[in-house]
Amino acid sequence: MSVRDELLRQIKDKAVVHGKVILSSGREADWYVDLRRITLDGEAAPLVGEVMLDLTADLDFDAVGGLTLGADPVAAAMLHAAAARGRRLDAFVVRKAGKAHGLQRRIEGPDVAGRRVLALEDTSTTGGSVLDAVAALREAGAEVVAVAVIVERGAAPAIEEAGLPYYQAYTMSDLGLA
Ligand SMILES: O=P(O)(O)OC[C@H]1O[C@H](OP(=O)(O)OP(=O)(O)O)[C@H](O)[C@@H]1O
Ligand SMILES: O=C(O)c1cc(=O)[nH]c(=O)[nH]1
Repeated sequence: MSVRDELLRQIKDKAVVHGKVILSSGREADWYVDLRRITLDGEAAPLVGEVMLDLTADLDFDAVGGLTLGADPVAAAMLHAAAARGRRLDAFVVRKAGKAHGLQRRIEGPDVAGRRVLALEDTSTTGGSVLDAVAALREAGAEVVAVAVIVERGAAPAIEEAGLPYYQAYTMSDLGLA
């Protein structure tokens, strides 16, 4: 089985939850993909790094990350998978809000100013979270080359409207949920 197929099998097995749930946007849904159960799973997380690097192989970027928390372990998985391939890839974390103490940075990690970066999500429904990260990255002087997610669940129109290429490892139909 390919790495992509194996990760899909694990997402279906470990992350899809059926039942009424309130989403980040305030909308109600009757299923949820809890990708933290994948990106923080010792067996599945390394596959995430491989699949996301393969997905975005045609892009030119040298740092990855997005709005905490969902994007964080995706970025770390890509960093480690890239290192194993002999490629230097930095990661960053975009805070939901700036903090008032310490260095008061909203984007943590190596500086992104002047760099080509990839904005990540574990899953994107309205695109609100990832587009918040994109705005913060641009404010910090980064060039956002694209958005990439593990599972797309509705954000494509918003991300395309924002003029960004949108890379999706899996869609709802891959999960049998469309
Ligand atoms: O496309 P959107 O409508 O913005 O929804 C998707 C967001 O919702 C989830 O995060 P959540 O807001 O639950 O926060 P968390 O990552 O801190 O758990 C998910 O990890 C995405 O970041
Ligand atoms: O829209 C969301 O908040 C959301 C949907 C989903 O399936 N998984 C998730 O972590 N967040």
